[in-house]
Amino acid sequence: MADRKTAPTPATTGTHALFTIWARKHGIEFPKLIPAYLPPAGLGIISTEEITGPDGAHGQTKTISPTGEEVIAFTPNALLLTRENLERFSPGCRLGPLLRRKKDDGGLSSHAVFAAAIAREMRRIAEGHENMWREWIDVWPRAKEFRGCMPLMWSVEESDLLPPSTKRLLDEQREKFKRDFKMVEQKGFEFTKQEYMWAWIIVNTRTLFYKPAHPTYNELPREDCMALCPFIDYFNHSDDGCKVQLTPTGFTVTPTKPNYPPNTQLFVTYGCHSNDFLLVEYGFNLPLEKNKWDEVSITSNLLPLLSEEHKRVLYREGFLGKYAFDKEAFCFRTQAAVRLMLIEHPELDANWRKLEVWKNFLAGHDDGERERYAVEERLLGFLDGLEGEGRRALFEVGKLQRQSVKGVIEMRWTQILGMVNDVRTKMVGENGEGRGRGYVR
Ligand SMILES: C[S@@+](CC[C@H](N)C(=O)[O-])C[C@H]1O[C@@H](n2cnc3c(N)ncnc32)[C@H](O)[C@@H]1O
Repeated sequence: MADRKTAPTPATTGTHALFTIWARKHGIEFPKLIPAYLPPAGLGIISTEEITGPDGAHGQTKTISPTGEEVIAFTPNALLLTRENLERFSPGCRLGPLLRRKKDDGGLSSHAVFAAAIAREMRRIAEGHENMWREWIDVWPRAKEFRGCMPLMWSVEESDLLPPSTKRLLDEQREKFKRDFKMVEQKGFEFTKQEYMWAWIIVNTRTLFYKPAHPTYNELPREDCMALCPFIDYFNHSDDGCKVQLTPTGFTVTPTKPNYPPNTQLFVTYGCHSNDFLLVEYGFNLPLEKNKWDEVSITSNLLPLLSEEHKRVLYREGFLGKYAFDKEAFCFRTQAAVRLMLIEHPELDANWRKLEVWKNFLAGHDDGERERYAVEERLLGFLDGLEGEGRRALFEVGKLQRQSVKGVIEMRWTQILGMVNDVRTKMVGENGEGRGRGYVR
């Protein structure tokens, strides 16, 4: 789902109208907001009247947080889907004990269990059972809405055309899904892969980080601290969206900027995410100028080029892994790794002086100018390789059947090729003049 500018249409009928009535009845507060259709993002949140935000004068109707900020949305704890509320959400599911067991003792991740509870409730609802959260479940996207945009649902032929930085994240996600599905099957749940994948994507795209001041959360790994949150899960993402906070009574949303006129979409920030991450985890990416965190990871390209000796030295100095570039430059960690690669055996006594120079560069005592040309040579070679791969992928994408998938792959490759071009121009100049000689590709 790309972020095109589209006029919002208030979602005030059908399931969304029923949901907003249900939400207010159960204590969810959103005095100046309504859900709206915002294609291609699906649903989102718009203002119905002016929101003055952090710097404005506080009007009569505002809920004010203890820190004096305007709270524009509030969802109480009792309505969250959390580890604590699991058995209420899916009565008789017996999933709670699986959560309480350690993972190496047959326990499951929060993600796996929430997805199982949701898949189970979908079946029970279809069989005629009631569910306290039914109105909320009814406004979630259905599987067909995920098929075009969530790479997890794509064929291998389609996903193989994604850029390597996107593909690496997708491969990790596929492994995680496979593991969770297998575990849930082993526990005796008989969901089809499609049923479970839909529920798993619902959890993936709609959870908030949730770590209440409760002893059971102290020892939980970060990735297990999660909650699904009615109403606040309607908000779409931007890199400068409103702030979501967990208070002792529930989640709140407060604007970070002043003055939103009526009929304006309000966003929250899901995290400092690159477009590769947004694409794999949430099924959309932002235009480059709207994502200040976009970058292209090259870790999987660079690691295989490092010898064990290089890796040991980089590890000792805290520079092993997390290599990337953005439209401005390669990150400093990449510089550190590529500079070290110029020393074939950095641990040899005979190379101690070269290693000192490298360490001085890391510490900022040496400008690294002597090695600049050799380093750029490698980085430019790397950019050329990625560019070639991108051109081949864009040619192959033309042969795919599904327009939605084509559009997503083309958009990400075009962004990456644009960044390759920008960073190369910054290094060598428009015509290679920055290198003292023409840079010929
Ligand atoms: C928490 S939900 C937000 C509500 C969702 N749009 C809906 O229709 O229910 C997250 C999903 O919204 C969509 N989304 C969020 N932010 C977006 C954005 N800036 N542009 C396009 N789609 C976005 C993605 O599909 C993402 O997986």
